[in-house]
Amino acid sequence: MAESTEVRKLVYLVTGGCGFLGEHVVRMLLQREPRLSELRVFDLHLGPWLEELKTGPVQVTAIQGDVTQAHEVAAAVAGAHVVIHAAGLVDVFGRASPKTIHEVNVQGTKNVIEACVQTGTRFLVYTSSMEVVGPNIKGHPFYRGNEDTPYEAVHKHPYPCSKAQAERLVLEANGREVRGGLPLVTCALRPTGIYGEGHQIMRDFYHQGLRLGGRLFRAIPASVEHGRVYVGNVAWMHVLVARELERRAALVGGQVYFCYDESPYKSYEDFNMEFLGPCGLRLVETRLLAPYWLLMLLAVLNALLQWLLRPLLLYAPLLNPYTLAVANTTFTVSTDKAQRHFGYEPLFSWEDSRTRTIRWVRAMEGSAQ
Ligand SMILES: NC(=O)c1ccc[n+]([C@@H]2O[C@H](COP(=O)([O-])OP(=O)(O)OC[C@H]3O[C@@H](n4cnc5c(N)ncnc54)[C@H](O)[C@@H]3O)[C@@H](O)[C@H]2O)c1
Ligand SMILES: C[C@@H](CO)CCC[C@@H](C)[C@H]1CC[C@H]2[C@@H]3[C@H](O)C=C4C[C@@H](O)CC[C@]4(C)[C@H]3CC[C@]12C
Repeated sequence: MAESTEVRKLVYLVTGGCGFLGEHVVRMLLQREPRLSELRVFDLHLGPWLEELKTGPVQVTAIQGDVTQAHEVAAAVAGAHVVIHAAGLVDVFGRASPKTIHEVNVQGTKNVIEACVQTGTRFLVYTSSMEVVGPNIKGHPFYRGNEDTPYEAVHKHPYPCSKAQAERLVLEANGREVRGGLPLVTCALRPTGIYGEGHQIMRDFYHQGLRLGGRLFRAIPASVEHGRVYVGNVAWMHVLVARELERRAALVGGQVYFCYDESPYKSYEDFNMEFLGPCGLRLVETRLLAPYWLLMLLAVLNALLQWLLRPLLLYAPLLNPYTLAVANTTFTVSTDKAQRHFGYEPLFSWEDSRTRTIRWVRAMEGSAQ
């Protein structure tokens, strides 16, 4: 909890502050950053929940803006001490065009960096993604790897391409002179698949399960491990590293950190069942009914349909060749780099994370419980 004895003098800006992760970062900052005086929340779409935050000791400033517009970003950054850049277009389903993904994720990040340089903001945390590393298109497993594990990162899909480019820009900007003559200090956090309260894909799977009479069908072998991390712990890592960027600039500046916690290593579907199971869904084993070639055929068919229907409507199902490849390739991390560099320990145990997520699923409209 914030200690009232600390002097409140810092201004933070969170881009994408109304998204799934962004909202958790905003709430975590208000709870756990006692030096905060003003919190600017910048997003294309502002959430109504921001209003309830405006009554506390910290000034919460909601800024409706677009990261692709350099002047809007510069105006929001001016006077901020720290920027947490979490805004991004998260799309692996073909909803947005590759050009739009590039504009938001790459040009938007360039705009944030330039705004820091021009206005004299020294500390920048970038929300990157495990996808800048993999899984690669060759399906190579990344089994409990860390930030130094060699891996052939090959990107073709617009989303991982854009995140990799943006991350590189952020890391290259470390040490650049900002207005006033001091160096910019940057770092990038790479969450694996985030879960927790507000996770849209979990919501989609839950509703799909309800529509299918309380069942989901296993499509991915249980032996394929997929890295997951609780949103509260990802938010906590952002808050901690932002705080330590100043104190440990030489160590943390220019570094990348995977986001990790005590969440167990499981397949994507088995992991989801940790929450959906207690909410009344069951996972039906279908390995004999749905072999991999059939899933791939369905995924390719979905991609074809998306392309054919594009002039008429947006058809963007969860299953496509890319999502199937990601879900079907082991990618898990095992590291303590964040603990060694800036003292990170997960704030939420696995039990807490699980309980909170289950409570959120249960509270959803149309719950099976
Ligand atoms: N969800 C995951 O599993 C995951 C994993 C790793 C990394 N990430 C990264 O975390 C960040 C947040 O992801 P999320 O899951 O919360 O997604 P999200 O879509 O819920 O949040 C992104 C936010 O960015 C905002 N935004 C999008 N375009 C914008 C623009 N042009 N200008 C200003 N704001 C804009 C959106 O309105 C949204 O509120 C992203 O950078 C994403 O790449 C997410
Ligand atoms: C084959 C389906 C049958 O049940 C399952 C499809 C699941 C996919 C929709 C998801 C499997 C892995 C997810 C991705 C992963 O968790 C990491 C990500 C990184 C992040 O930066 C953005 C989101 C995502 C790409 C995430 C998207 C959904 C999956 C592909």
